[in-house]
Amino acid sequence: MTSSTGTHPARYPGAASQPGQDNWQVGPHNRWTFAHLGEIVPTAAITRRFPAAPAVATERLDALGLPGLTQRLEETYTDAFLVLHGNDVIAEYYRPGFAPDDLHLVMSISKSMCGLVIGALIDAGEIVPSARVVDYVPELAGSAYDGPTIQHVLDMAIELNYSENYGDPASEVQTHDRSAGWRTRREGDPEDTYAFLTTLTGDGTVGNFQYCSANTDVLAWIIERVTGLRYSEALSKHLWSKLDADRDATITVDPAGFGFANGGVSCTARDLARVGRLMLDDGEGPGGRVVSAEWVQSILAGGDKEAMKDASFTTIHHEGSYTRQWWCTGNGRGNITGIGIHGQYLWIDPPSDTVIVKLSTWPEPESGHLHTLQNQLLLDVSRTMDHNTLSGASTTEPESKETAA
Ligand SMILES: NCCCCCC(=O)NCCCCCC(=O)O
Repeated sequence: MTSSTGTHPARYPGAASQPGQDNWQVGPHNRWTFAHLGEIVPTAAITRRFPAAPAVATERLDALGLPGLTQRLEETYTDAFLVLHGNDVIAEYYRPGFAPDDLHLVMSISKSMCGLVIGALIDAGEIVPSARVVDYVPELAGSAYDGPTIQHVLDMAIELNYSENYGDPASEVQTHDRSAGWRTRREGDPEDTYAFLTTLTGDGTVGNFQYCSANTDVLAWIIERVTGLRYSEALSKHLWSKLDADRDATITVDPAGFGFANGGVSCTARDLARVGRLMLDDGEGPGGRVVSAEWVQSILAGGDKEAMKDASFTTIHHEGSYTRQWWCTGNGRGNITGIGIHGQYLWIDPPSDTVIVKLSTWPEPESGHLHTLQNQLLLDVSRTMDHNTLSGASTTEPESKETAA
């Protein structure tokens, strides 16, 4: 798909060139930029309430009957916590200064959303999982993506020269961030995410799990190529518009306007829970089907455990795996989850028909201690839901061989 602005979708229909910092104020760009200014100049909200959020916590946790829960939420830096049982929100917590309708960055839970859009396009026959990445994006010829298939990318089963060390300025994940506008650019950095992705190298090995944020942006590039839409628009068309969401979500964009698919989505806790609900409803949202039941079932069934033997996830979930941009615990409850650094979780508990959202601001991106506490909390809440009759849903007694430590 090409447009008059080159090989990438234009920011608005009919654009002869992309609006940028030096031409956004004049026509014809201003027809679009004056209504999308946040994509060009950082904007701040002028909130309709003042103060914008309550100075005390918004807390409704009694239904869970878990002693010490508030303290456990506080010690794991929780901003928002929500339990959706069936279609009923039966418990919620928002820290002081964070309102229930505030958007929160979900980091790599964004990846699980991208996986659903790919699933929708595979179901529609527009993407073939066994096809090669370069069949869709020839610009990636000669890179680490020259050879692997869509399924390899979905399952993070490609060995790449990409360090996901968030704290290392020399790591590829930081160069990736700089190319995407998340950090100050350095001389020689690729001009945008597309250009960055073409620089990645590997030795051609596929089959072993390597967590790599770049994979998701490659998927988003494929989505753009197949749909002709910007990634933000495709995410709206194939997912967000079908959730009956309370609020629009946002996604950060790079200088080319490309949405940061691997980590850039912000949304409310309640709307994130709607993504989880969709998974428990076999891919059907209130506004229409997103993915087939088979797509959801293949995630619930888990991925290749052998492929991720040495990952940090398996220190907590010994039978863990990763497939289609979701983490699969392999535990007795069949929990699957989206995970974002700094403590974001979208946790699905099929036995009790429950979704648990936890949005946090851990001081550091990763913490073995906080991951352990948080997974234990999610499991404890899940088990509590086996006996919860508040929303009238009946639950089954699962095997209880799951462990969080
Ligand atoms: N640099 C842009 C955003 C990158 C977001 C990365 C992220 O959220 N990663 C999640 C890693 C989860 C690891 C879980 C585990 O090992 O147990």
